[in-house]
Amino acid sequence: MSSKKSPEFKKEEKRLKYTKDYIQKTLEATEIYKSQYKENIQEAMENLDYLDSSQSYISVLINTQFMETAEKNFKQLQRVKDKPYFARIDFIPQEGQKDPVYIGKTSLMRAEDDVPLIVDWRSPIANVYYEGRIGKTEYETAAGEQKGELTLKRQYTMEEGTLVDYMDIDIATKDDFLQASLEAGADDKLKDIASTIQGEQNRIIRADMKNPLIVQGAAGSGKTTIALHRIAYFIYTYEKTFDPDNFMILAPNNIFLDYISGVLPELGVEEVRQTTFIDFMKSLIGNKIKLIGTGEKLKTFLEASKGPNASKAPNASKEYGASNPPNAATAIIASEEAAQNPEDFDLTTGTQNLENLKWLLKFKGSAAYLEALKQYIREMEQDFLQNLDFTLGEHVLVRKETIEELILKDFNHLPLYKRPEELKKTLRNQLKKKKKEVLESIEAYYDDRIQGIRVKVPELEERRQQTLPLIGKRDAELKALEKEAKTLVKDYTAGFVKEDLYALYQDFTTDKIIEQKELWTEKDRDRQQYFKDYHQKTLQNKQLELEDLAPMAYLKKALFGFKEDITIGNVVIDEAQDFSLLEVKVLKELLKTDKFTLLGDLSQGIHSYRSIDNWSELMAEVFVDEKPTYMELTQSYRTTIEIMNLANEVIDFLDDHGVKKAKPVIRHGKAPTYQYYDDEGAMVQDLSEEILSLQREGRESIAVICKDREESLDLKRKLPKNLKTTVLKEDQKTYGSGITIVPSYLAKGLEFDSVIICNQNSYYEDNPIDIKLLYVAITRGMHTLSIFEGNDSRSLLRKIYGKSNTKSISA
Ligand SMILES: Nc1ncnc2c1ncn2[C@@H]1O[C@H](COP(=O)(O)OP(=O)(O)OP(=O)(O)O)[C@@H](O)[C@H]1O
Repeated sequence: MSSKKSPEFKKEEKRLKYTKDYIQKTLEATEIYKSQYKENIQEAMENLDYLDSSQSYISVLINTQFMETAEKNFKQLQRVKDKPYFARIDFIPQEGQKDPVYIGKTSLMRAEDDVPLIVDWRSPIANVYYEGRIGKTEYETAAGEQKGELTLKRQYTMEEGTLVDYMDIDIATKDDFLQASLEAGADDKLKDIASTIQGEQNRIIRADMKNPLIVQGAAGSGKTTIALHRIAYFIYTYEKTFDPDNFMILAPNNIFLDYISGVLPELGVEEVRQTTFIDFMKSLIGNKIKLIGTGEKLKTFLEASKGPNASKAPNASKEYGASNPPNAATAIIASEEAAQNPEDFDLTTGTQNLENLKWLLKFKGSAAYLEALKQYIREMEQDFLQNLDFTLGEHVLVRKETIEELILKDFNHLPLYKRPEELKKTLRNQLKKKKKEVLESIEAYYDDRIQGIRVKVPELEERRQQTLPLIGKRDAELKALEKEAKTLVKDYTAGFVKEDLYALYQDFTTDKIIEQKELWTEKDRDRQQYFKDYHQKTLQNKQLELEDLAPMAYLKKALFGFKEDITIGNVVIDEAQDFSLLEVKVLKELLKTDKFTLLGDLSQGIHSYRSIDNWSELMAEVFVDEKPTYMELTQSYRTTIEIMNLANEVIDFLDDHGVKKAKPVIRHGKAPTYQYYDDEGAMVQDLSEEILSLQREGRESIAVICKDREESLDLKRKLPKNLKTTVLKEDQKTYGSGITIVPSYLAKGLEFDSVIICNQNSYYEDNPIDIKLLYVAITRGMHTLSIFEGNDSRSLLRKIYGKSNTKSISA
């Protein structure tokens, strides 16, 4: 803590005042410029009709550009005017003198002498703030390495434009700024962390864009946050080469998009495209597609993973009359019944079917599946050919081999169904060139014969008798050819038959892939049949599943092409562990870019039955030639040590999956509490009281995480109405603060002040999916965690907490 009376504090106050005044002056000046540009544009528009229009047009363009820049600067300065900078470094270059560098969220140059008053956190010298320690250090610039000495690193606390405090950091100082920032409550939106970015995070934000970057980061390690900062960094650093709309963030769902929506404007980059994988694929394939069962698979596996007593467990949905989803026990019965009644056969239940389903989903996400699709497309290209010469009458104008070469090789860069259009041009040219020759040759042929008759037949009438039919034949033939020529190209190219996209994909999945011998072994007979039956069922009525989206988009591109060119050159994927290899590969091939930043956590891979379960496979199969950079984040910033310890105990139940455990930042809090109940009513009563007590403590965002949606809805019904709870839905676009009941699989990525885990009838058991779901649930809370559950020995938490029915685990 600095003394407010010290001369240094006064100096800092003076500096802050000076900067703020300068910002104010700049804002005022910008307002004037803005209205000037506006007037210029108006004037030029008025003149557009009668003065030299090109000059007016140029004036409109230039002034619009000026206007946009002024607008952008204005917005940025407005945003920072109460906190123009958050840190200062004093760096003495080897050759040169010490100049304090004030680091903020934007830069500001004093116009009179070009002295930087604020330096942007993304600038090269700001790297010293994030990485450098007091003493000798260096940083990279476009001109090379700058060596020097860092003599001061200072952080400021400001409130409403007033300097409250500053703190100098030396090697030994713990990061109080970070602590303070982590103590703050969870908003319903993610915040920027420019002032407290840590070294390991900084290296990811600034990692080279040339190679794909894969980040394995523990829960709460800042993956989402630094993904957004990385984009802001690139847009700033490569301002001239990259437009913000060249970037695309792929997030898991719309709730998540809403959650991150606040950060980019805060960082001064608004125009970045943010979407979900599903929406992006829909936009490519055509929005009319019917997507079925996105959450169903996880539910199927969750149900199937329930322990042997599952069917005996009290079931809330029974009590409330909701339909009771099948568990493993009922699934087996279902498959036995299905054997007698094949009509009702459900391809997602039954032990054997579940094994097959797991295999099928993994296969549909594999590079092998994409190869099979490519093979199908190659076969289609062959079938597309007509095997016919392009002829006028009997005259070959273009040989079929040449047409084949054109379609398969020369026009290979075009979607298959667009190639006939291109071929038309060649055929038209050839027709134009050769029609005359053909007609002349016919004329010559008949002329020869007529001439021969003239020579051979002396008698006039006889000669006329013989030549007239020939002339008639010649004229008729010429006329017929002229007529044929008129539609020749159109008729030929009409022979290239275009099929319906869905019909083709159905043909591929239910037929042609089965015929690809190299894919299957003798042992795969059952799987072949399963694959075929599965798709006959799922693809009915033009329906698709999540796993079909990327293959469909690929097929669409290969055959029809997309409506618009895609200009995205840089892709950032959050929660990348939920993607399949095929999906990343398809994105890479469709977007024709290898500039990918993939961030994920294998410990949270709740969809690993279909998705990436190790990063090395991704690197070896998708980024074969691109030398991807792999980085890890193990420090977790979100939760307290006590909560993270419990999460780590849970993840220990997984067989080693090659991921380092999260290390919490030193921040203590209350130990998580655990209690189990025989009486459901008493549990709900205690849970309501816990919510009220958290509210009294001032916890603004509280999540009650239930394992699935049924339990969430059931709990909402049981909780008192005055608590005003909402149940989070997958297709929800926004989510606010308050009490949110969250099905565990939707909790990924989100964070709350306090989390209550409630298991009435569905428990997290000792199997990989449940372990990961529980890990996700535990790691959502920043400050407190309380667990309420029924009395069931299958519960993994029961195993951890032992027999006593109330306990808290401390650090
Ligand atoms: N350097 C930092 N300074 C301050 N807060 C940070 C820092 N890094 C991360 N945080 C905070 O930690 C929390 C977790 O960050 P974030 O959600 O980005 O992590 P994540 O790795 O994506 O988490 P998960 O995988 O569990 O969803 C956020 O509240 C974020 O603001």
